[in-house]
Amino acid sequence: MFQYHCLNPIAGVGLDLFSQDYKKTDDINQAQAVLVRSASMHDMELSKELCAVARAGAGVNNIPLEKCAEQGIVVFNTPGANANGVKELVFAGMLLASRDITGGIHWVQENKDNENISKDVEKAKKAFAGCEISGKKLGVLGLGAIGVKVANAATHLGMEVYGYDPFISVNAAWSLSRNVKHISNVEDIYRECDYITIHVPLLEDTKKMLNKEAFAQMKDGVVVLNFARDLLVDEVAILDAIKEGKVKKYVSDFPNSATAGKEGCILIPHLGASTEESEDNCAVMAVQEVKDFLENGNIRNSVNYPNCDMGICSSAGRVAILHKNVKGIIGKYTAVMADNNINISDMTNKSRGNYAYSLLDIDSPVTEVAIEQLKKIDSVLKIRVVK
Ligand SMILES: NC(=O)c1ccc[n+]([C@@H]2O[C@H](COP(=O)([O-])OP(=O)(O)OC[C@H]3O[C@@H](n4cnc5c(N)ncnc54)[C@H](O)[C@@H]3O)[C@@H](O)[C@H]2O)c1
Ligand SMILES: O=C(O)CC[C@@H](O)C(=O)O
Repeated sequence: MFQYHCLNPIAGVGLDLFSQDYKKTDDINQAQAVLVRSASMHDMELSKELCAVARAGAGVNNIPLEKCAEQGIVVFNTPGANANGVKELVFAGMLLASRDITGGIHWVQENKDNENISKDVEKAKKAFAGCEISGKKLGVLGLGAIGVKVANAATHLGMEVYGYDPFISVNAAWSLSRNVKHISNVEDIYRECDYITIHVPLLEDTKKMLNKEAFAQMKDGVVVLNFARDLLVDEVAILDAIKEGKVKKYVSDFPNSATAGKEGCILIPHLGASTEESEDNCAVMAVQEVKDFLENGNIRNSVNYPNCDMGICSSAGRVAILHKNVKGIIGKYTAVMADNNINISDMTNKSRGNYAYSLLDIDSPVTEVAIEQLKKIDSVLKIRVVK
């Protein structure tokens, strides 16, 4: 029996995939798996029971990835599962920045008791007029699951699209419309574009990626959209850029005390992935990843351990070893198996940075003695008897 704990509400269509072998627990310390959306896990104690954390979403800046890796806890996310939800809201943001739709809606609300409202709108509406996005230049920073969808859709709306991603994946490159101009120098985007939208992960080296120097190079009246994370933008610098008329609007899905209520900011309460479809997709993918890991030892879409797939075990047993990526360790655990007269029929070892993962299929059930010996090997972080 496995236990899982949800730190945020996770869509039922995902949780329903857990069989009778799983129980939901309110006590995180009992859980082998944690499902999370945006709750911060940075200050949490991680129990020895915990094997997997699944982020039902893309961004993992709320999870201590290194601390988890060090404790042999595999962290998963759900790449692309909410990308369409975010893409659609980016276009809503672009339109809100281009035409004063919210101002117009407020006007109607304020004039709801005016008997002549249908006539007066024709006089009032000029205060809320704007511009179209067709024919304008859009710069997309980060061409991953969301960036590619935004870039491609923008070409269909008549925008001239510039895309920048020095680390673009082969899959993303295949999915990108050939009408998107590939930009290798981000400054070309700053100089040329009327709208700039950022879709990169929040990492140490992307923090404040849009800063004073970046804004200084942008066109006057540029619209900046941030549906990725607030700290990607230097908010002091963007508020100055708004005051100077450099930035016309800052549309962000991440309001905070620096930006809330500030002139020129259009702020949405982190609604990018808050659609039925995105929540369902993320929950389903997260639960499938957790189940495949707990039941078969397979790792798919991890952000701190290598991916590894040996399918469903057809041997007598399967042992999973999470360890540091160091020389000579494979020899040590194969020696333990040999000493205990256990034959390894199949095995995989994969590494990712400082961490590695081994799956061993064995011809007879692993013994307590062998497990204890494996645990004592230096650089082994966690052992799981999968079968
Ligand atoms: N508003 C929301 O609700 C919401 C929903 C999903 C994701 N997000 C945020 O959006 C981010 C992107 O999501 P995604 O699903 O597209 O992720 P993704 O991993 O598919 O794509 C991120 C892309 O950014 C690129 N990148 C990394 N560093 C870069 C840099 N310095 N310059 C340019 N490109 C760089 C990567 O190569 C990758 O292609 C997430 O990390 C998350 O923070 C927000
Ligand atoms: O879970 C959410 O609502 C937001 C998810 C989003 O920020 C993400 O990074 O995937």
